Amino acid sequence: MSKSVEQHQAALIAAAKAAREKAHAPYSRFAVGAAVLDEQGRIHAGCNVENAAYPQGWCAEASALAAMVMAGGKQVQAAAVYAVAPEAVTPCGGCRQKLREFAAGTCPVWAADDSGVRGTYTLGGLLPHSFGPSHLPPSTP
Ligand SMILES: O=c1ccn([C@H]2C[C@H](O)[C@@H](CO)O2)c(=O)[nH]1
Ligand SMILES: [Zn+2]
Repeated sequence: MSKSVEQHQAALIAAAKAAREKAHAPYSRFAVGAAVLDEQGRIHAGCNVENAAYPQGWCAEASALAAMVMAGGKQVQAAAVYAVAPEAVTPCGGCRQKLREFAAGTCPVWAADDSGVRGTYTLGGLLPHSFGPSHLPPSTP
């Protein structure tokens, strides 16, 4: 029997927490770590990477997804975001869409901080009625 997705929660959050330590966030000083669980049960993590040209920075979730793609991961089974803020930090709108490329609407998204799990969501709850590949016309070879 393989582990249920929920059984990966602690490891996913630990990976997101460790990734947050790598954040390059000298402008906002808001360090974020993210981790995704792929279809093989592997965890890929990333941090936010800011830039002096502010709009060129990117989010922790984007880093984690890039790591997954580079490792050959195809599907996100669960995601975790780790940040320290007055309220639970969920992925920004752009990252919800980025996650949606690789995850089902039922995919759990956990927000965590130093006190533990602060929020449990699904991607479909965070991004309802989303745009996806099925909206595109069939591609011609
Ligand atoms: O879910 C989130 C929210 C924000 N950020 C980053 C973007 C920017 O570097 C900083 C402040 O918005 O936090 C993330 O990485 N993930
Ligand atoms: Zn984002």
